[in-house]
Amino acid sequence: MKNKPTINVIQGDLFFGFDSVVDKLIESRDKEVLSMQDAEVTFYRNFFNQQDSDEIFQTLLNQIKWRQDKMKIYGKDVNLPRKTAWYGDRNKSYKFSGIHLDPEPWIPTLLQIKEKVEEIAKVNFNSVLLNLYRDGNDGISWHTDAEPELGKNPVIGSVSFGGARRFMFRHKHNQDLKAEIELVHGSFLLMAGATQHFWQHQIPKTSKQVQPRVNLTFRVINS
Ligand SMILES: O=C(O)CCC(=O)C(=O)O
Ligand SMILES: [Fe+2]
Repeated sequence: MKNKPTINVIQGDLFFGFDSVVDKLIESRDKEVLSMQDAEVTFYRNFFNQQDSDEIFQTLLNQIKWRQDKMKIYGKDVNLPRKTAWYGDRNKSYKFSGIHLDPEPWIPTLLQIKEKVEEIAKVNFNSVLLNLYRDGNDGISWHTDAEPELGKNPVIGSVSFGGARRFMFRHKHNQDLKAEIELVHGSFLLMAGATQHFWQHQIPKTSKQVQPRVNLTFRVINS
């Protein structure tokens, strides 16, 4: 199932509306740099091999303490369209979409992923936010990972297992700038530099049949 999905860096055309342009990517054997201005985004498609990815995916589904969190919309409590979990070093608590989370202690599988991600990111992460998208009705809407606890130019290491989903970017100040990538089983997306200042991202809901997916975003929380 490791066929090559596309990376489209889509740039809107001023006169003809959105015109999909597959931009030139700087591509080496396992590293792809997305050509996005005001951002540093790199993608490692086969970061984990098939067998490791399958094993890790099952372990995460079974061992993570998945919770159903709620958020307030116009004063009403509404379920988030995904399950979440928060693991990390002790004393690193975090507010996300108005939800206060205390981290669960690391488990071996998470530490194994963290170590591999840190080698590339050159950052020591102290926490990870996990999302479980059960099907196409689950998603995450436009946002930046720019909570104050994450500091000025946060490095976010995002690892995905399970069904592939579209990951979309849009520039905050120029609506013609968009980018999109398919986050496949076993892949790693690294966001750094000013990315969170200038770009929002989302996983849109979809009416297509999609398999369950787990995403992990490793983060450095300063508290
Ligand atoms: O599921 C993903 O790939 C993205 C998750 C995300 O953006 C987040 O948790 O902040
Ligand atoms: Fe995010």
